[in-house]
Amino acid sequence: MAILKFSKMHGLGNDFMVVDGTRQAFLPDEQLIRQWANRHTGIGFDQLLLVEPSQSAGVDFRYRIFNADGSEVEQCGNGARCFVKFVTEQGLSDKSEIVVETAKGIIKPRLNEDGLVTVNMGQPRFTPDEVPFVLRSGEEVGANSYIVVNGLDSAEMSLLSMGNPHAVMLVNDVANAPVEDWGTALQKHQRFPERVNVGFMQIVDNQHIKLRVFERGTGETLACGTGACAAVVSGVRWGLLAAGEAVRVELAGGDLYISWQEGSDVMMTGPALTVFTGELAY
Ligand SMILES: N[C@@H](CCC[C@H](N)C(=O)O)C(=O)O
Repeated sequence: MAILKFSKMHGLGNDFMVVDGTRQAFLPDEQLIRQWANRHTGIGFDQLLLVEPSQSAGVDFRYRIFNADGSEVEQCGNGARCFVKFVTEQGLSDKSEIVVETAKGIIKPRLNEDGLVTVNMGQPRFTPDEVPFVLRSGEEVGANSYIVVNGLDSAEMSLLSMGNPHAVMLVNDVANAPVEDWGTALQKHQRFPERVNVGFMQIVDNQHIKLRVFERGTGETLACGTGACAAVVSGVRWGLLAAGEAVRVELAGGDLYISWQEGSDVMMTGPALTVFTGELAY
């Protein structure tokens, strides 16, 4: 039997089991992650985050992310904020800004003096190889793409990658958006072979949106960091949100502030908290 030390953390209610893989051996296992993610019979979390040493020069850590269904994914924004808090609290680093390698590039989370965390999330991508989306001949993935959802109505959505794939739709009233139905339908849609995170965005004004996200491999969460970045990038490209200004993204779990303009990196600021630390025998 092995013992695994972990921290339970959250960023606006998007919750994580965080494991230090630099000082203890841990081989991620899909079945175990599903079991531990269960909110009734396990620890309960949306994602498991694994901190590993990096082999790359100038990079402090490697950051791996697993959804509650056990699938390994490329990026997690709320997790990135918890990551910098975790390595600080665990004494793994005394830097206020750390350089972290993910499956899709480098991100730089910085712990601010007020306790919030700002993350340089890198540039959004819009090309089909970055947004796993099946095109019909003659179609292009740009700021807007038009698709038909099986068995439901058609929808116009922005398709982009923040390292992980996102589809963002505009709605008039996010409280009554078909998050579960459309989120579930798009996971199985033939146009998204690697599934997709689905965002429903209501514009309040050009520096304030309301957002709900149905996450791939997890379902609707209280907040999604990369989903918030994807929504603001989409809103700026549509000319509905202020370019280069901090946009307030109101999520069920609280607020994130995101800024972006064409050609720049996406910056995200928000909280990260530890709930408890524990040990698990498995
Ligand atoms: N909650 C996250 C995103 C986690 C990964 C996502 N479900 C995926 O499958 O890509 C965030 O805060 O960004």
